[in-house]
Amino acid sequence: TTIVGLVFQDGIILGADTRATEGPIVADKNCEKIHYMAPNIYCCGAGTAADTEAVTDMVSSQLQLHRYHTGRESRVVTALTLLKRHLFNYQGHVSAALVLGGVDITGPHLHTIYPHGSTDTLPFATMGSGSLAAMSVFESKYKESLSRDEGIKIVVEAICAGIFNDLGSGSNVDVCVITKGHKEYLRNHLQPNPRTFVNPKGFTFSKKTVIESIIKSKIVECREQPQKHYSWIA
Ligand SMILES: C#CCCCC(=O)N[C@@H](Cc1ccccc1)C(=O)N[C@@H](CC(C)C)B(O)O
Repeated sequence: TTIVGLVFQDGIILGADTRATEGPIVADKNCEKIHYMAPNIYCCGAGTAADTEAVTDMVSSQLQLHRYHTGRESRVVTALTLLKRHLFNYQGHVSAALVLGGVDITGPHLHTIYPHGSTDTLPFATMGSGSLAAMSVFESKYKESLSRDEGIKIVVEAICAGIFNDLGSGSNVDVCVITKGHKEYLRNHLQPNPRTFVNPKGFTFSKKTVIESIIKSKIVECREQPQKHYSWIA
């Protein structure tokens, strides 16, 4: 996985690749790693798919109940605290490495949460097996007060760095832009690995190549009786 987040002039932008693996096998070529937490909060997940899905779903539900109770929009720090307490309680056995981002009444917020429950507050962040490739892009291109388009461009470049350099990452780029009172979830914003056209009629090789390969092959009849060699055949 390659997941990223950055703070730009109007809020937060999150990004993720869409590959799920099981060892050397690609289990899912287009899975979703940017999870809804609240109308103004989203969370990218890396690690065990089941754990990232379950922990974000659980906290999303807790936030909704809390919104009913308070009658107010959820704060990013509330999601952060609920997530880190749960992960710390399980001492790292819940393998969820998260990039949490959102905009609330106190402004834009971006955090990382590690499986053991430690958290960081950052202007830009990357997680997952492709995080080093992605961080190389951020360290060389990030600056304060990026515009929406500049921010999206850097997020896409960072995710693509993971897609093309990390075997644990691949396929497409999902993006989520969160500003005050508005969010855009751009599913498959970029598809840099299209499946090449497969001919429904099957492959067509030129007759020349097929005939040549037949002519070149030499089939020799086995004159001796097979029994002579395989005495154990009854
Ligand atoms: C679909 C499906 C099966 C997914 C299995 C599954 O969790 N794969 C993991 C890698 C892993 C982890 C622990 C045990 C085995 C395999 C995976 O692809 N994680 C990616 C993120 C999740 C959300 C898709 B990424 O971090 O690479």
